[in-house]
This record gives sequence, structure tokens and C-alpha cells, in this order.
Amino acid sequence: MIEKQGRAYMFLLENILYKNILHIDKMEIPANQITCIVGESGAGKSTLLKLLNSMLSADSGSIYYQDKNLEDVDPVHHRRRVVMLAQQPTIFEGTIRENLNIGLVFSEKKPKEDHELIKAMAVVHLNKNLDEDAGTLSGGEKQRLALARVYLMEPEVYLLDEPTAALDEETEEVVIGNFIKKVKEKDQSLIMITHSQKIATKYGDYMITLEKRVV
Ligand SMILES: Nc1ncnc2c1ncn2[C@@H]1O[C@H](COP(=O)(O)OP(=O)(O)OP(=O)(O)O)[C@@H](O)[C@H]1O
Repeated sequence: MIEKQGRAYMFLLENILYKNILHIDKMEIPANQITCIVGESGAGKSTLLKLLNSMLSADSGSIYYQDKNLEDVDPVHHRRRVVMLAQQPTIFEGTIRENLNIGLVFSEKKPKEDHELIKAMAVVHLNKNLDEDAGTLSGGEKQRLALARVYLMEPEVYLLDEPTAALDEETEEVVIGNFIKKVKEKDQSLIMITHSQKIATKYGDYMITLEKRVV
């Protein structure tokens, strides 16, 4: 953790330049909070999450996670602690069970037993048979399946890119509400891009607004 004037910051970004897309002089993101990233389309929100996840490297500047410069951290190792869910998550061929466990398999962790998988599905409000083919799920169900997959990975930080964009407003509220309750119970952190002002106002402890760069 980075201690600054008595507050603990989880991520610290300094003088970040990424192509012509992002220019961040300084940004601090607190630990154990719900951080909402908002801003117009094309402002660089997804790009910012990819930088925090070490999927992209900045052209210049530094990003610290806890007390370490990400340049000095193995990206694969970092991505097991700070897990990102993309805007259009991948669904793999196979059953719902296989799709739920695949994140753990990729991180070389033990797959979870069925009762744990069912609990994770309940968090995201998905009521399906584990043996069902994941390919037949609707868009919104696939999005919740992918959310349950990252939930099972139990990371320190979730980076979620519009995790409920494919859901109706009522389901969105339930899923986000449940997920955030669990994040708080487990002392994890959540950084989430959302286009929903309602979600950002209701659940966000900390808000980051990105503005499109004027070239
Ligand atoms: N690898 C890349 N190379 C060049 N340009 C890119 C790359 N990735 C994204 N962009 C551009 O950078 C800008 C920001 O993209 P990004 O996806 O981060 O925005 P966003 O704020 O998440 O947008 P949205 O809300 O529409 O998802 C866009 O103009 C996009 O076309």
C-alpha cells in the first residue's frame, strides 16, 4: 500500500502517456473501495483498465500497484491478483461448469466444486444447470457467467469493463448490488467502468471521470 497523507492508495499513476489516447499527470486509486470510471465513449476508459492490468504498457510514465512499479512486476503474476473482465468477455466451448472453472485453470489454481460454482452463479443471479452448454446462453447470461468466472478467481482487485451493459436495469441492480456486497465482505477492491450514472452514484465510493483528448 502506498501511504500518502495518512491515506492508502492501491494504484498510483504518474505522468502517463499512452499513444494519443491517455494523458494522465497524476491519478490515485484507493484500496478496498468501489471506484467507478465514467466518461464519454472513446475517452480511454478501457485503455486505462488495460494499463492497470498490465495488458498494455504506457509509452511513458509509471504505474505503481501497492508499492511496486508495474514495470518490475511479472504481468502474468500481476494479472492473477488484479483480474480484468473485458467488455465482451470470451465464452469458451463447453459447459457452464467448464466456463466457470476456466479462469482458475488458467491461473493454475484448483477448480471449484459444484456447490461453490452454484454459489457464484447465485451472486450474479444466474440460475442454470452446470452441465448446460454455455454457447446457448443469451448475451446477458453470458456476461453474468463471465462475471461469476472472475468472482471465483478471488483476486485482490476486480477491473470490470461495463459488466452489466447487456442486462436490463432491474437485473443490473441486483447483480451489481450482490457483487459489491461480496467485494466488501472479502475486503477486495473493485474498479468498474459504467455508463450508468445511477450505478455510479449509488455504489461508487470514488469516481474517476475521463475526458476525451482534444488532439
Ligand atoms: N490499440 C489501440 N491502438 C490505437 N487506438 C486505439 C487502441 N485501442 C483503443 N484505441 C482508440 O483509443 C480510444 C479510446 O478507446 P477506449 O476503448 O479505451 O475508450 P472507452 O472510453 O473505453 O470507450 P467506450 O466507452 O466506447 O468503450 C478510441 O478512440 C479507440 O479507437
